[in-house]
Amino acid sequence: MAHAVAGGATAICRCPHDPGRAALVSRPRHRLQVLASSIPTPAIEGQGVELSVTTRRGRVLPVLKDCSLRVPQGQLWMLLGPNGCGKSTLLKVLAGLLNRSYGTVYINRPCSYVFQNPDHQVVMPTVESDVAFGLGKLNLSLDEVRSRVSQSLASVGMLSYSQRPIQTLSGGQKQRVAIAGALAEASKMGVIKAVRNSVAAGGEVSALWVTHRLEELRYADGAIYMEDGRTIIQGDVSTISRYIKKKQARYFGHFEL
Ligand SMILES: Nc1ncnc2c1ncn2[C@@H]1O[C@H](COP(=O)(O)OP(=O)(O)OP(=O)(O)O)[C@@H](O)[C@H]1O
Repeated sequence: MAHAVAGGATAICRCPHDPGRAALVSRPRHRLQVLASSIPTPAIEGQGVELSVTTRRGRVLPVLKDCSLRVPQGQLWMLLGPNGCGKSTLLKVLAGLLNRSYGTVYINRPCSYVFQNPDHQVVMPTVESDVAFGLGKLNLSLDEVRSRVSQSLASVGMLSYSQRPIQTLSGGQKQRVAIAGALAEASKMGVIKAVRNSVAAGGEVSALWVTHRLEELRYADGAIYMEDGRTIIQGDVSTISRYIKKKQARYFGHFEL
């Protein structure tokens, strides 16, 4: 289940429209330590992040080679790039689920992650108990727990499934339950608004959303494009959109006879 606490949270969630994707959502709680320019204040920041893994055969494989990004507070940013370029790995590093080899990461804590495989995410027997699971550490009243669970389930269209055993759900439904869990933990309405509207209400919620879908860019304040373990370009949506379309055009043009 996701790891987040009340009062301020960071959550990583899979994009509900694209089951293979994940997103990082953060809600500020502590004053952020800012690396460079402090305007606008970053909610999520990575500088020169590298990560290598050692394969079973003992080969050291660089997965993240040089990743830098900055998501301003109160904004939704998208992380895009080809399959296997390192998007999920970068998110896991930002969430503290993987240790980077080099570089610096600043991010609001605490943090929550929705796994790519929903079977790794849901841990309790019923939908309702699973979504409530992560709230146990928050010292909430029973009414508050119930309210958060219903709101987050409603937000992902799963309220009518509250009492259903998890194992009877489809993969997509499990994913929605996993996202509801992260939403319930992260805040009452703020993150729900962030997920629904892609923009945080009152500048409190920030999100980094991993996707392959260019059409989702319209919900974003900005985007970062990655390739082969590196962040290549970060900027406003139209710039990144143009950049990706140009790349695609070049790629397809390559095959034109
Ligand atoms: N523990 C590991 N051992 C070996 N290779 C790994 C490991 N973790 C990640 N990789 C490799 O690193 C690359 C990046 O993986 P990652 O899942 O971050 O990519 P991605 O951009 O999210 O891909 P996709 O869009 O296809 O989901 C892939 O080639 C993956 O196989």
